[in-house]
Amino acid sequence: MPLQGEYAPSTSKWARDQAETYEASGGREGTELRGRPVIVLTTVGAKSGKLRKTALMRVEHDGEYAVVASQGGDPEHPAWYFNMKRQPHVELQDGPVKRDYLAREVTGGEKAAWWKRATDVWPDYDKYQAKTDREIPLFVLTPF
Ligand SMILES: C[C@H](OP(=O)(O)OC[C@@H](O)[C@@H](O)[C@@H](O)Cn1c2nc(=O)[nH]c(=O)c-2cc2ccc(O)cc21)C(=O)N[C@@H](CCC(=O)N[C@@H](CCC(=O)O)C(=O)O)C(=O)O
Repeated sequence: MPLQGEYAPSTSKWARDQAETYEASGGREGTELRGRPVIVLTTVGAKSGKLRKTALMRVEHDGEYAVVASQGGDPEHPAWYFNMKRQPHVELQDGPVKRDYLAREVTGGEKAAWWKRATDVWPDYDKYQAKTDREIPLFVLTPF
């Protein structure tokens, strides 16, 4: 059952532009960042209840995806982290395909396995983690 609600654009222009181009083109444009694959995550705003669309690196394995709340190694979690903690039902668009997923934050060995998959796609995640005392969260999204 797709998420319902009013879309509220991100206040980050570069990310907003990428998410909107991606979605408006049916997943044909805006699908990369520096030649690496990107997906668009839709979450329900934890305070606004509005739909938030966030471009993130594509980390996929056996039909599940990981999303990394790195925000470039900033000291704070990105807002979409709080959205997903409050409402784990999210949508993820990968190219032309948009599906419903249940998001769960992972730790320990499971996180380590997915972190390796994530840095295979985007090595800079290791640099972001080295830059901050904040433990960068990783969520696994399972289709339902
Ligand atoms: C800029 C900010 O967005 P954010 O949710 O903090 O996310 C910051 C970034 O993670 C986001 O811009 C990402 O798209 C950046 N980004 C990546 N960010 C990452 O963290 N990881 C990535 O792998 C990543 C890849 C990526 C690839 C392409 C691209 O264009 C951008 C990429 C924002 O829009 N803030 C809004 C609020 C957003 C929001 O969800 N608010 C909630 C409340 C949230 C709360 O409770 O605090 C609500 O609506 O209720 C505002 O300030 O008004």
